[in-house]
Amino acid sequence: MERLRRTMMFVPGSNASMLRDATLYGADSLMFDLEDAVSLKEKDSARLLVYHALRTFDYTSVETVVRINGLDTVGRQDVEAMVSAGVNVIRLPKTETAQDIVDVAEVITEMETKYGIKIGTIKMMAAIESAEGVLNAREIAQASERLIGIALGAEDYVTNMKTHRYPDGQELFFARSFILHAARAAGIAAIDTVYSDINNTKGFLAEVERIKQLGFDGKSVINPRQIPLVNSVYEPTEKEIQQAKEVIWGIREAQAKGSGVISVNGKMVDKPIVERAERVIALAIAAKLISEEEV
Ligand SMILES: CC(=O)SCCNC(=O)CCNC(=O)[C@H](O)C(C)(C)COP(=O)(O)OP(=O)(O)OC[C@H]1O[C@@H](n2cnc3c(N)ncnc32)[C@H](O)[C@@H]1OP(=O)(O)O
Ligand SMILES: O=C([O-])CC(=O)C(=O)O
Ligand SMILES: [Mg+2]
Repeated sequence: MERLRRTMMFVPGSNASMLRDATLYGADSLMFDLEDAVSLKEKDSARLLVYHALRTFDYTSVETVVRINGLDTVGRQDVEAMVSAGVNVIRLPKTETAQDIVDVAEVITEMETKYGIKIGTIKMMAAIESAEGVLNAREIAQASERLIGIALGAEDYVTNMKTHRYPDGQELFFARSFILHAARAAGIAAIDTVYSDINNTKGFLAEVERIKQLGFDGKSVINPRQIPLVNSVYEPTEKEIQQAKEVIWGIREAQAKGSGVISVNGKMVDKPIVERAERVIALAIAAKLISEEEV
């Protein structure tokens, strides 16, 4: 089954206790940050800390991601340390072009070879955080076999666009839509950006509803309190689960008889509807509303 990424939580790479406890909160992925949450003075110590955390703590229940610095600064050292520590995914921030991804993918290949890791094991994500990046999102999303997803980085993006974030999110509509299309065309995940006002539950929930409606797989979060809120929005209703089960059971029966299309409760069911039903079931299992054996 496809990995769910409802919540990808940023954890500052310079904070040892946060690194230690980060698995407790139930995020689908943890994104240890070596970039903007870490001051220039702490770049080396944070890299060392995240390296040791990955080698020491048990992160097997989550996907581990590290947000590296660009190759124009200390990115190469970041890639070497994280590949050798066995991270799952390297996230490149501020991706402007497909070439940025190709360049980092090459360094990953070099390091996988150096550390005896099978080439292609370490995956990548691209964060898109500027007008140039958005306009190149289609090529970026197709730049490497390693890519598992692209994400919007809206704080940098709105700065580049000479605006700021508004409650209704209109300023992000084009970037979100374009990034989503680029991701879907490439068959990879689309992850929405962080919401910095951690005490504004109402505003946060409205934003999660909006990005779920558009089609995002999930959202980057910055605080554990945001995790159950995202999950509550992505949790299917009882009615949706029942319908999804009927679709899956119905199509199984039809396939056994050699047919690809059936009708369930008077509605036609074919491949795209089955695909949506499978996602509802995956979300219901993740939310512990049903068990795998039930379907
Ligand atoms: C624009 C960008 O680049 S965004 C990405 C970079 N930014 C980040 O990574 C910031 C991540 N978030 C944080 O550092 C913090 O949530 C802050 C600074 C925003 C707020 O911190 P706090 O005021 O301590 O939050 P809060 O009181 O809700 O914390 C509750 C608990 O969760 C822990 N916690 C908070 N945020 C995180 C996190 N992101 N990862 C892991 N643990 C966390 C705290 O350590 C605290 O643990 P404790 O109860 O054992 O002491
Ligand atoms: O990627 C994110 O959501 C956080 C970030 O760096 C930004 O918004 O600029
Ligand atoms: Mg940013």
